[in-house]
Amino acid sequence: MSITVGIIMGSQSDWPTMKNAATILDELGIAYETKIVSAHRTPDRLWEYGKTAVERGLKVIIAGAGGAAHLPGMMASKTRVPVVGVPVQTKALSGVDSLYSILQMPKGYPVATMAIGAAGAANAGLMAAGILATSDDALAARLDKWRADLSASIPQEPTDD
Ligand SMILES: Nc1c(C(=O)O)ncn1[C@@H]1O[C@H](COP(=O)(O)O)[C@@H](O)[C@H]1O
Repeated sequence: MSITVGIIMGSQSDWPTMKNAATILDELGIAYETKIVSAHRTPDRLWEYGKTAVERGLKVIIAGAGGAAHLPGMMASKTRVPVVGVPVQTKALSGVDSLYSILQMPKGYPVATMAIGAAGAANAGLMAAGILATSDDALAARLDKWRADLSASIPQEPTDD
């Protein structure tokens, strides 16, 4: 199974958040790679990753970062592979800094920006799956089942427990 999704993050400290994207991809049988790539700390690594993304067969890049979260936008500048951005929650500003840093891209270089934190990372995995499912019927069927299973797990009425 070829790797079609790259999960990249600015720091090892982002992994507890970003592994929520990986879990979704595991559940849906999508092959992915995980890398620490920082626009600030490892700019050459970012450049190389973006430059080779198309030729390596990546179809979606999920990029998570916190604070001055320039990684997703810089990756979107370097490759036409769609970038799904995950704002990692921060202590000082609760992740609003990350959100705004990722969201407000200039025209021409979009980043599909998710919600802050773990749910946003999980949704990034689902967004990647949805993109890939447009040209993969078997994955589309798995994604439909995943969504139906989630829907079925929601109780009709609240309980006190
Ligand atoms: N926002 C970025 C970038 C970047 O955007 O290139 N590189 C690292 N970081 C962020 O710095 C935070 C603190 O990192 P450390 O925990 O390593 O100090 C992380 O959330 C990371 O994503």
